[in-house]
Amino acid sequence: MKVCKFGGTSVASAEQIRKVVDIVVSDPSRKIVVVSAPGKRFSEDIKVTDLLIDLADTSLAGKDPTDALHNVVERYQQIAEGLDLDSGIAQIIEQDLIRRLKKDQSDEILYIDSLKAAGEDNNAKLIAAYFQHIGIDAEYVNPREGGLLVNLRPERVRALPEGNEKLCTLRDKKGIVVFPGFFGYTEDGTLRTFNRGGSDITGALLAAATNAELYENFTDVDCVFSANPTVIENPQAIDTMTYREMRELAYAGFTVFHEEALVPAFRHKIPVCIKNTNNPSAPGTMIVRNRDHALQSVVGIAADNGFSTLFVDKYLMNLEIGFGRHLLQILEEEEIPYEHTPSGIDNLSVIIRSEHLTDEKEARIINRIETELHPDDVHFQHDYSMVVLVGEGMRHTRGLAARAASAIARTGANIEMINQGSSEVSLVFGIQEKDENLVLRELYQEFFTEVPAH
Ligand SMILES: Nc1ncnc2c1ncn2[C@@H]1O[C@H](COP(=O)(O)OP(=O)(O)O)[C@@H](O)[C@H]1O
Ligand SMILES: N[C@@H](CC(=O)OP(=O)(O)O)C(=O)O
Repeated sequence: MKVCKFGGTSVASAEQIRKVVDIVVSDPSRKIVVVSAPGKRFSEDIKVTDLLIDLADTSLAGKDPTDALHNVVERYQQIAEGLDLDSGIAQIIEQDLIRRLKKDQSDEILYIDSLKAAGEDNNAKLIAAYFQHIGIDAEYVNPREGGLLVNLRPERVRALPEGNEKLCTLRDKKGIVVFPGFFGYTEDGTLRTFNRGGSDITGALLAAATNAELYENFTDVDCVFSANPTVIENPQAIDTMTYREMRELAYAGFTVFHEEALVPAFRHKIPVCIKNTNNPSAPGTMIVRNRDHALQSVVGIAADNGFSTLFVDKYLMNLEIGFGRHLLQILEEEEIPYEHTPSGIDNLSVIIRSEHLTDEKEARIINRIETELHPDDVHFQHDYSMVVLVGEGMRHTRGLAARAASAIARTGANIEMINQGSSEVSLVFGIQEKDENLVLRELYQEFFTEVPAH
């Protein structure tokens, strides 16, 4: 039995949904189908999830939501018409959205979550209705009835294993199960969404709970490429990679698969295949436990921006017991997660995703460090990118860091930070954001462009 997840671009229009149905019925083992909200139909298009966030914000601001509501309903109406479904379905969706708009606004995050989730929820209902319309036995399953349990706020949303027993029974359903991605329910019935792109997580959770033979993740590219195809022209395809490699690359900008979706697949040893809805016969990329890394030391290079550095310098820092713990505790009390902590004997940098910082938080942190830790220097710096080389074989390859550093030097960019994770599956370079694409292209050239034999 396979679990298949279809991303936003795969369910963005009636034409795309017809492809989804063809793919599902072409393999009887494709039993559980997880769907996203309608995504972009063309590059300037707006995802339904973004339209829903706009709708929630409009309502929270006390403004008239009529236009924002119309924008969402219109998308579903077009899809329903294109699939020859009863036009009443768009009215049902409109009623559902109006019901959500009237909900309690006292917790803004939960209010927005409820509206955001309407994208996947209504799309799953619509797609199940289309399966039935063309005579295929299929059923919409709501995550609450299905057993997708999540933890309570204010903790970061994550699935709870207590739901797994119920989720496992999805295997026994007679027809095809159409399950909305992106959200689950707490024990007391409160809806919470995962982070953006979180339908990948739903698919992985269902594949793990039902012990599927394969988790197929359908998107709009033939495979995972060794570098972002929007920056590098015709990058090499990756046919097989490990969970660890995908996790590192997903973290650093390979948006094709959500980093949090690897955990359930990895823990339950479910192989993952990334495939293209627009070209389903292409083999795709397999993500598995082990691969023969002798064949290739670097499997991919990712780059992501939006990082800041907290730099702290103090003479004899290395002799001061508890300095690092105290510094990180200040960040913890400001509810800031951190990414890397490269250090020297007298200084420590903490790399943070800038989205977690505000001017007020930065001022408070600097003030506390100055008064509690008495540094010689403390400041924030912004606009950094992390470029990450990833590969299981890297730890067995000598001179790789030197090759990467020389390639970066050739671009004229300055390396602000180097961090080799203790697992040695990745090598991270901190550079200025403005140099990101230049550095990515040079590194790609260095590690993936064949040097002609002499
Ligand atoms: N290394 C990579 N390999 C493949 N796709 C990548 C890579 N890095 C970034 N992407 C982007 O990920 C996109 C697919 O992910 P996403 O937009 O989340 O799709 P979906 O709507 O199917 O969930 C691709 O269109 C591509 O632009
Ligand atoms: N629709 C949600 C969740 C998701 O997974 O979407 P997609 O499959 O389009 O990445 C989002 O836009 O974040």
